[in-house]
Amino acid sequence: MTDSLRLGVAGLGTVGGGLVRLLAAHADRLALRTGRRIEITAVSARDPAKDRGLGNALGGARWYADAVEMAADENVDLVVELIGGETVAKAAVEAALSRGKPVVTANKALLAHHGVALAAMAEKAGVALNFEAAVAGGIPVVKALREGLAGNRIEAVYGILNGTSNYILTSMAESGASFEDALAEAQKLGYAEADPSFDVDGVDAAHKLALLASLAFGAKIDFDAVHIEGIRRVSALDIAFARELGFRIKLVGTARSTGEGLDVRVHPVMIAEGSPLSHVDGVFNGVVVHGDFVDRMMFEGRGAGAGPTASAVMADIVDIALGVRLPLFGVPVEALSPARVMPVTARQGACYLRLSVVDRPGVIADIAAILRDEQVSIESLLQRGRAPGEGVPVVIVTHEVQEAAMARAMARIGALASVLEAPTMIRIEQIKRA
Ligand SMILES: NC(=O)C1=CN([C@@H]2O[C@H](COP(=O)(O)OP(=O)(O)OC[C@H]3O[C@@H](n4cnc5c(N)ncnc54)[C@H](O)[C@@H]3O)[C@@H](O)[C@H]2O)C=CC1
Ligand SMILES: N[C@@H](CC=O)C(=O)O
Ligand code: NA
Repeated sequence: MTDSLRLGVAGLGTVGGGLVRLLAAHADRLALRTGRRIEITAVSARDPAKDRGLGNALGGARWYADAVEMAADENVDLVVELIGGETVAKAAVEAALSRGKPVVTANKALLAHHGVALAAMAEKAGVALNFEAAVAGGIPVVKALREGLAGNRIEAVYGILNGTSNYILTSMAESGASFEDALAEAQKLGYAEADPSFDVDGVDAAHKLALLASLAFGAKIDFDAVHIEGIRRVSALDIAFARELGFRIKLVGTARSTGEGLDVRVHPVMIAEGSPLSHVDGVFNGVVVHGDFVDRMMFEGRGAGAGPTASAVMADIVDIALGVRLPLFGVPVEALSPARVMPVTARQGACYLRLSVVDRPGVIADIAAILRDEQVSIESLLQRGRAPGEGVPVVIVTHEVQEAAMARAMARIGALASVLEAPTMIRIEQIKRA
């Protein structure tokens, strides 16, 4: 063994705690692999007195209330940022990079908004800024895109990228849990973001998707141009209808290269039962990549939680211990191209539409007339129950339709007096077997 690699760990919550435990369990194995003793010499978190159940694992690590000060400690060679958010975390990462120290972070929010600027800082300093844990938790998908698939032109990357929302959708479908109970359970298990609206509103998946798109296409992604919808409007009724129609509902992020720009969007989708992502359940994530030479491949694994995330953080630390340094997005910052993110209105595809309508003659004819006017062709229509004068659900599955036409039809249908709630629309996507 030649030397040690001294870590400063900022943030000792779910992921930070997982990292401390992993290092305690595998320090010898990691030393053999890297030829260096990886040790934690400094930590920063809010409450020094809190019992985190880490026993003596932190040994004599120096405690800092301020993560920026910790980054400046001369006994810290590498800063591991596991705080989250874009304020203190950003300052700590910048403090490390500006002192020529490499950084490992799990913070997708930070990188989706400031990744290009931070990558430029890391390049200037000649150090690594690694983020495997930020995308799809334990799945080594950043490494796959940056290294394993480097010989390909990537055509598309898509998948289930948020463990919390997948856990909620699976619990609602499998055990009939309510949205609220399933979310509370995901929080208890350490899967959710500090602000869980990031999970359920699709923002966290979009952060990860933007990073995947930058890696896959060597492009700068304007995060604000990404279409984002979450799972709040997916009801137990939609899940039941989906099952009846042979579909599963998943929150999917898609990034596809087209002749007109990049199609980058996050929203719930209905996918056929038995198709590759349909059985990626619970906290698991699934990522499908299409490369021009490798063809399709799919990665699956736990997308959140202490152990899987710590596993990804440690993989990044090992790379740094071994002297591996690659540009954040696979190519140097100056080679990143500006990308046109296409509006979701450019989509063309089938849709599921659920309406709550007054049960009286002529209502379906009014709806069908609007769909006809807007050139939306119906593949099938289901009406359930009989409740004259009251609301009953009607489900329409369309053939391929222009998204803009669908939006116009929904606005007109929603305005009918006989339609009692805003229509629910879920896009139907075909996901081919890898
Ligand atoms: N929980 C998970 O499964 C995953 C989380 N991540 C990311 O990892 C990061 C950390 O997430 P969690 O561990 O879940 O969060 P957490 O909320 O469990 O832990 C955050 C830690 O940061 C500390 N902290 C807060 N403000 C601080 C400050 N000003 N200075 C120093 N420490 C401060 C807190 O005391 C806490 O120890 C986030 O960026 C998150 O998005 C990424 C992948 C999976
Ligand atoms: N909140 C995130 C954590 C991992 O990135 C998720 O649920 O996927
Ligand atoms: Na990962």
